[in-house]
Amino acid sequence: MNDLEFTEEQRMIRDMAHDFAQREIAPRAAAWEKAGWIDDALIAQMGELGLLGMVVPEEWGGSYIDYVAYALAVEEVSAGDGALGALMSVHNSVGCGPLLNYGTQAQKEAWLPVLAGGRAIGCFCLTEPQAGSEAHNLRTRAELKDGHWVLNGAKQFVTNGKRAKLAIVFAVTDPELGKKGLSAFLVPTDTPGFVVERAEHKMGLRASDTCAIALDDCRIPQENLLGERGKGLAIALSNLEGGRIGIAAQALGIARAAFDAALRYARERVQFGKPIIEHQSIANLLADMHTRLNAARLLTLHAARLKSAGLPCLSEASQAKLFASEMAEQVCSSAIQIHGGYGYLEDYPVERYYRDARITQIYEGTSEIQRMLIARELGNYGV
Ligand SMILES: CC(C)(COP(=O)(O)OP(=O)(O)OC[C@H]1O[C@@H](n2cnc3c(N)ncnc32)[C@H](O)[C@@H]1OP(=O)(O)O)[C@@H](O)C(=O)NCCC(=O)NCCSC(=O)CCS(=O)O
Repeated sequence: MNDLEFTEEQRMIRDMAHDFAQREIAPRAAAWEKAGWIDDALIAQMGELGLLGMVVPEEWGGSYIDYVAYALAVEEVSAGDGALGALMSVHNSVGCGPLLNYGTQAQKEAWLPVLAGGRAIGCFCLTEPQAGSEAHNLRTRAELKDGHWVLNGAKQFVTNGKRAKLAIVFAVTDPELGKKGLSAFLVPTDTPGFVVERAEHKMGLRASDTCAIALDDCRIPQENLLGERGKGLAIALSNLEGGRIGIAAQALGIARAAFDAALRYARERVQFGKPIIEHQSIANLLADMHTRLNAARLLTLHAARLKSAGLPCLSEASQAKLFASEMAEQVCSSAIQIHGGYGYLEDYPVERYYRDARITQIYEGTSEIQRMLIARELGNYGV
């Protein structure tokens, strides 16, 4: 992408994240996948570099510049390892975001500096076994008893569930009010009754922990209500907007790693007496991959620019996630094709990229939900 369109600060962040990802992350990604865990020391290093406080302003210990710098950094980290990209995106957007946007002064003081510095990781507990796309259909209950909220229920597909020290939990406080009866809570994960039941075995992003969590008489102080009682759904959905920009950037990063590997391979691999990049069918495949990647980046950066300006970007964030995630599967598949039989082996990273990319069409809102949101906004679109 042409450097002219970025500020000096944005370029600095991108280049720092690129160097860090290529030096410290990419060489270890395959080992982390096998271990099912990313080194704690690496997470601490990311915190020191400011990569875990990218939506949090400096006054709260963060490194916020704008959402463009954030998207560029998520792309770079994800090009090093998609699993780490998931940890980073979820922690920043939906771990720190709700607290920053809805927290009281005391809540922010207690948590934002540690989260932004990477000394605590955040997770987002919205989804339940029966409530995925239908986000408001929650069964987890929060009842006020003796000055405490007592939470009971089950949460599903929680990224960072095992690693997190703080969970943003959504629960029903006022069942008679339907969608307006949901509220958000800050739950330190060492609270008795916050139980990580299991880390799921997944197709990809295996170094990122995705957990099922039980809330079993989990008792938190009354002041841990986040935002207004009854505003839980709005808190969840408004933060998913920024979350989707992060997932678009993650998809971009994984796809770019696949493209770079395919391009290198196509230059080196000789068939019929010449490097395969000189065969038109392979060159055309690479041209399409490159074009789709750049189109996805433009959509992602456009949504990021709107978000940075404080403008509504629900449709644009959905367009970025929809296009980037579907592009990522196509690009990773083409990267395998270019590698031929070798692309199907674990010895080459492209099979991991393909597996890692798939989830970006599902989590933080499936492609079907993104299309629904984009179509909904067309009702307000002047023609
Ligand atoms: C399918 C849905 C889009 C349906 O949404 P609803 O119709 O039920 O909700 P709305 O009436 O549109 O909105 C309710 C409420 O929220 C406010 N809102 C909504 N979006 C925004 C926004 N972008 N900014 C600000 N406010 C917003 C809206 O104004 C309403 O507020 P009031 O009632 O008027 O005060 C929805 O259910 C949906 O998006 N579903 C997908 C859910 C999803 O993405 N789930 C994934 C969760 S995370 C995950 O996958 C785990 C991985 S991880 O660990 O991150």
